[in-house]
Amino acid sequence: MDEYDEMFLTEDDYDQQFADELEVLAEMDFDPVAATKQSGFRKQKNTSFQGNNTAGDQHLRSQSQAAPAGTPKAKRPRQDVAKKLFEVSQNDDITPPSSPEEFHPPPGTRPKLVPAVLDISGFEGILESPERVTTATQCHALKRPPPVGGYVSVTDHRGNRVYLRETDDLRGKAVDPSALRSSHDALGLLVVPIEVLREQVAERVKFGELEDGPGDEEEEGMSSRLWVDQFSPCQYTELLSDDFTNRCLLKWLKLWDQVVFGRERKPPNRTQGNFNQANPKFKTKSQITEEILEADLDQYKRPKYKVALLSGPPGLGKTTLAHIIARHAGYNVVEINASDDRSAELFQKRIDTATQMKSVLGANEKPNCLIIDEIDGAPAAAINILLATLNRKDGQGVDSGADSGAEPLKKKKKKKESVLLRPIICICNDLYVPALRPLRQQAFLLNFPQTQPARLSQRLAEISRAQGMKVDTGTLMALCEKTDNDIRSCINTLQVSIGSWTFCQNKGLFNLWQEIFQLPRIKRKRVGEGLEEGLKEGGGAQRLQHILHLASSSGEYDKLTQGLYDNFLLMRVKDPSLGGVCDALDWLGFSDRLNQTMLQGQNFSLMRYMPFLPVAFHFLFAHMHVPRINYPSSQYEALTKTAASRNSLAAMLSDVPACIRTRISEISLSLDILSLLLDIICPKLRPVNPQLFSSREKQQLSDLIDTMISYNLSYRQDRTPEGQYVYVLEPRVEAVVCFPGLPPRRQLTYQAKQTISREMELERLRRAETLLLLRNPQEQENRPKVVTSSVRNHQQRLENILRNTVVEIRVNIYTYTNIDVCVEVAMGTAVGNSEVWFRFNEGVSNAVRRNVYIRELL
Ligand SMILES: Nc1ncnc2c1ncn2[C@@H]1O[C@H](COP(=O)(O)OP(=O)(O)OP(=O)(O)O)[C@@H](O)[C@H]1O
Repeated sequence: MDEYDEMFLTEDDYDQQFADELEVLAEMDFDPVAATKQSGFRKQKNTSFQGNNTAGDQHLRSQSQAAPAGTPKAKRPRQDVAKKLFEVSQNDDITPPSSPEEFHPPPGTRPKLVPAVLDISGFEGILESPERVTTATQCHALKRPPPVGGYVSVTDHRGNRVYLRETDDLRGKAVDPSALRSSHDALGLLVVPIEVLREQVAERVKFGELEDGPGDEEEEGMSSRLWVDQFSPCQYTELLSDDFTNRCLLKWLKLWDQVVFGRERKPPNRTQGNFNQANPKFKTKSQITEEILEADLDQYKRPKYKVALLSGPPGLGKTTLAHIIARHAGYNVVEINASDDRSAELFQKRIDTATQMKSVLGANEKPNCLIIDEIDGAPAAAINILLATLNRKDGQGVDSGADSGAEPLKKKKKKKESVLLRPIICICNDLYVPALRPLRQQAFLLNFPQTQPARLSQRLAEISRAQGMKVDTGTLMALCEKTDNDIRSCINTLQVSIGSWTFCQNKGLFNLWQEIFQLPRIKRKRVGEGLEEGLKEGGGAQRLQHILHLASSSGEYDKLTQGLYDNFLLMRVKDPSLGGVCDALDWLGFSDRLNQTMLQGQNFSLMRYMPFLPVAFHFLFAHMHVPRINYPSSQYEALTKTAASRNSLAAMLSDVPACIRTRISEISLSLDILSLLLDIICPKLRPVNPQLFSSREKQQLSDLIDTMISYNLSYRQDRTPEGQYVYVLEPRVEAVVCFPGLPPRRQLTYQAKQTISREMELERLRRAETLLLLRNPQEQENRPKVVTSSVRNHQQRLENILRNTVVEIRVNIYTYTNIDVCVEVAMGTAVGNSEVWFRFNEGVSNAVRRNVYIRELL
C-alpha cells in the first residue's frame, strides 16, 4: 500500500508497485491505451470523474472480491455522497488541462477548481467513501513534484506531503481566498463542509469519544516537547513543594471564599493557637503564619493580607504551585509577568482587567486569581500601583447594584476604582529587593523552602522510567545536589543527558573510542603460533583496515576526534620520552589543518584522509586493558570560555578613548597588557577614609581612577547567592588572564573597592560636566562659580562647609547677643585663629581615625 492507499484504506498491489511510475507517466501524458493493466483507468481519466470513479471501483472490486474487471458492484451506503460530488465534478472538471484551449475558459464561466488548495486533511474524515478519495488523489495529488510546470506542495497534519500541479489560470495571479472557498464549496470536494467536520470532532471530544489516547500528532508533539512541560504537575498531589507551604497558600486562598464565592467561612479553630497566648513572646514562624490565617476578615470580608508573596530560589515550582492551588480553589488563573510589563499604565490596566473581570471562556465562568510572576523585577512605580490597588477603600464597586441613581458619570469613574475583591499571588526570587519593601509589609509572606532531595529524586526516577531510562538513585541524588534541588535544572539535565546518551548509543561512538584505544583479543591458538604471526593477523594490516572501516562508517569525525583528544592522555603510555604523545599531537595538528583546508576550499575530496587519525591513535595508544573513556566536553567548554573572554574584551575596548584604542588590540590586550593592568589597579591603599589620605596617597588614588576610567574598568556591587555583597570588576576581564593552577591574584578589600567605585562615579560626573561646559561655553558664563581653579574638589567642599559654618555662627551670634548667652563667642577663636572648634564627645568610634598630636591642640 502506498501512503495514500494507507491513508484511505484501499489496497492495490499494482498501485503499490508502480505508483511512482504511473504518476510520472501521467505527468508526461503517456498514452495509457498502450499500457496493460491500467489502460482502462487511464483511458477514462480524461472523460469525467464518474468514469474515474467507475474505474477505481472496478479496480477495488478486483482486489476485494476477486471479481472480473467491469463487474458492477453494489453501492456503498455513502456513495450517494460521492455521487453528488461527481455530479458536480462533471461540471467543474478538476483534472489538469490536457489541451492549451482548456487554459482559457470562456468569459463568464465559473473559475475552475484550483487543485493547489485541495484540502487533503479533510479526506480522513470520510472513512466510508475511500474509493472516491483514492481516485481523486490519484489524479491530482502527486507523490513527487511534476516534471513540468509549477506546483504547490501540501502537507497534511500527519506530515504526508503531496504535490499539486498549478493550473495556468491561476499561476501568477493573486488568489482571492473567498473565491477559492466558494469554488470548494461549489464542488463539494469535502462532501461534508469543513465546518461541519470540525463540529463533529468537537462533539466527539465533548462526549469523550476521542479521549482514548493521544493521536499521532500529539504523540509526535509529546516526544519533541521539553520534559519540564511534559511532566509539569497537574494536580495538588503531584506537587513537590513541602506540604506546609502548599497548605498555607491554599488556606490563604480559601480566606477569599466568602467575598468571591459567597461561601460562609467556618469559624476558626482557636483552641490550637492558645498555647501562643501563654507565651506570646516566643512564636515560631509557622505559628505566626497560622495566626495570620486564623485572623478575622476585614469589613469587605477579605483576608487581612490581600496579597500572598511567594519567595524562593528559581526552579522550585513556585509558579506551578500558585497555578495549581488557584485552580484547585476554583479560580481561573490570570498570570502576568511583572518584568515584562514595565510600563506603569499597562501594569495598572492588567491588574484591573484581571481583578475586575470574569473569565468568560469555558462552560464554567470562574472568578480570576491574579498571579504576578517575577515581581522582584518590577519597577518601584509598578509596586506602588499594586499597593494602591490593595489599599483602595472605595466601597462603590463592591456591589454593582449599589451604583444606581444620579450622576452616572461620576459613579462610572468610581466603579473603576473599586475595592479589590480578588486574590493576588505575587512570586519573586529575591524578597529583599528594595522596591519590594512596602509590599513586604502588606503581604502574606510565604518562603519557599528547598525541595526535599529524596522527593525530587523520586520524581526524577519516575520521569526517567516513563522515558524508558533507568537511572540509579545515587546519580539522581547527585544531580539534585548539583542543581540545589532546582526541579527545572534537574529535569532539563536529565533530558539533555538522555539525548547525548541516546546519541552515543545510536552512533556507537563509545564503542568506537574503545576499539581505538584497546587491542583486539588474540585467540590463544594464534598466540601459541607465534607473536609475529598473531600480530600479523590480529594486528597490523587487519587492525588498520578494521579501524579505518569503523571510523569511515561513523562519519562523525569531529566528535570522534574530540573524543580522541580528550582521552589520549589518560591512556597508559610506556614510552618514557613521550614520543607517542608528540606524534599524536602532530597527527591532531595535521587533522586540524586538513579539516581547515577542506572547509575553506570546499574541497571535500580530502575527507577521505580524515579516518586515518583514529588509525594512528590506535597504533600509538591501543592497550590490552579496557580503557575508561570520558565523553568529550573540553572543546565545548573551551569554546564557551573563549566566547566569554572575547565578549569581555570587546566590552572593555568598546568604551576605551580613541587615543588609547588606537594602540591596543584584543590580542595585545589579552597577551601583554591585561595581567599587568590588573596588578596596576590593585595598589596598596590604607583602609581609611580617603579624606585622611596623605597627598601621595591621594595622588595614587587619583591615578588609579584615571587608569580605570581610561581602560573602561569599574567596580559594580553584586550579591553572591549566599547573600554576601561584593564588588566585582566590570567588564569581567579577570577571567581572561586567570589561569587554572596559578595562585589567585591579590584583591583589594571591599572597603577599598567601595571607595574607588564612589570616587570614580564622582570623577565621571566631573568629567561629564567639564565636557558639557567645554561644548557649551555660554553656560559657563552664566555660572559664576564654575570650578576653574586647580583647587581640588574636597578642598572646595571643605571651604564651602567652613563658609557656611561662619554664616551660621554669625546668625547665632546675632541671636545669642539678644539673649546675652553665647558660649562659643565667649570662648573666642580657636587655636591658630580658626573658627572651627573640636568638641570632645565621650565614647569611641572607629569610623574616622587620625593621628592628632597634643601640640596641634595647644
Ligand atoms: N512536581 C513537579 N514535577 C515535575 N515538574 C515540575 C514539578 N514542579 C515544577 N515542575 C517544573 O519545573 C519547572 C519550574 O517550575 P516553576 O516555573 O513553577 O518554578 P519557579 O520556582 O516559579 O521558578 P522561577 O522562579 O524561575 O520562575 C516548570 O517547568 C515545572 O513544570
